[in-house]
Amino acid sequence: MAEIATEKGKGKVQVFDSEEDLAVSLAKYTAYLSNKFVKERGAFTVVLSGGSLVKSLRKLLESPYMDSVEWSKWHVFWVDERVVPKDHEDSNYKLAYDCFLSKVPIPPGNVYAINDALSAEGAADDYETCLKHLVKLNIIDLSQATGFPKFDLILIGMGPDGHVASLFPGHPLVHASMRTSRAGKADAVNVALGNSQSSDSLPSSDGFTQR
Ligand SMILES: O=C1O[C@H](COP(=O)(O)O)[C@@H](O)[C@H](O)[C@H]1O
Repeated sequence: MAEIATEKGKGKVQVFDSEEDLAVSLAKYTAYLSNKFVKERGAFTVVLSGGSLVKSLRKLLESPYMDSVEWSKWHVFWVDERVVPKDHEDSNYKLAYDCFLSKVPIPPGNVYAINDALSAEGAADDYETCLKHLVKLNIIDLSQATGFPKFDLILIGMGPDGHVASLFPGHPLVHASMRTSRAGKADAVNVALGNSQSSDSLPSSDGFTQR
């Protein structure tokens, strides 16, 4: 495993020799954060993407994590979702459910799937309302610095062409700073997922960059 120096304050980049090594380290780091945030605030908020990332969570289903992680305190969100029903093969929810969520005892009410009964715009508004409600309930933390929701762990997979969360390099959406509301008026962007920050140093060299 190689560690790459980044600009001061920008976190750490670690490059693993194999996906297996990454999965082992990801489980260790996720379990560490789960324990830390459950102790600190009684909840652990995790945001998932789709793609290959979800399969890399498989080591959490094994000993010692399966029995030691406080699954009942987990709250699960999505970075992005495709505009398909939840049981569709392309659904990021279905992928996470089949590979991971159906195998751990996270209360179903703590799994915040994006609403597939609404239009994309409606589902985005609905998700924003849900996140704001969870901030009020102190389930999702709020960054004092930015005023945005602050998740404990955001796991974002990157495609071979550098795309993340269905945002492709060079696409105009990458530069979007405004959104169009359902009424058709441009609003200042209201970033649903905000940023996750932690100034804590990690327990070992197995840390992943947190954003
Ligand atoms: O479009 C998407 O792709 C990314 C990356 O997928 P990967 O299979 O190359 O790891 C994924 O994280 C995102 O959720 C998905 O919608």
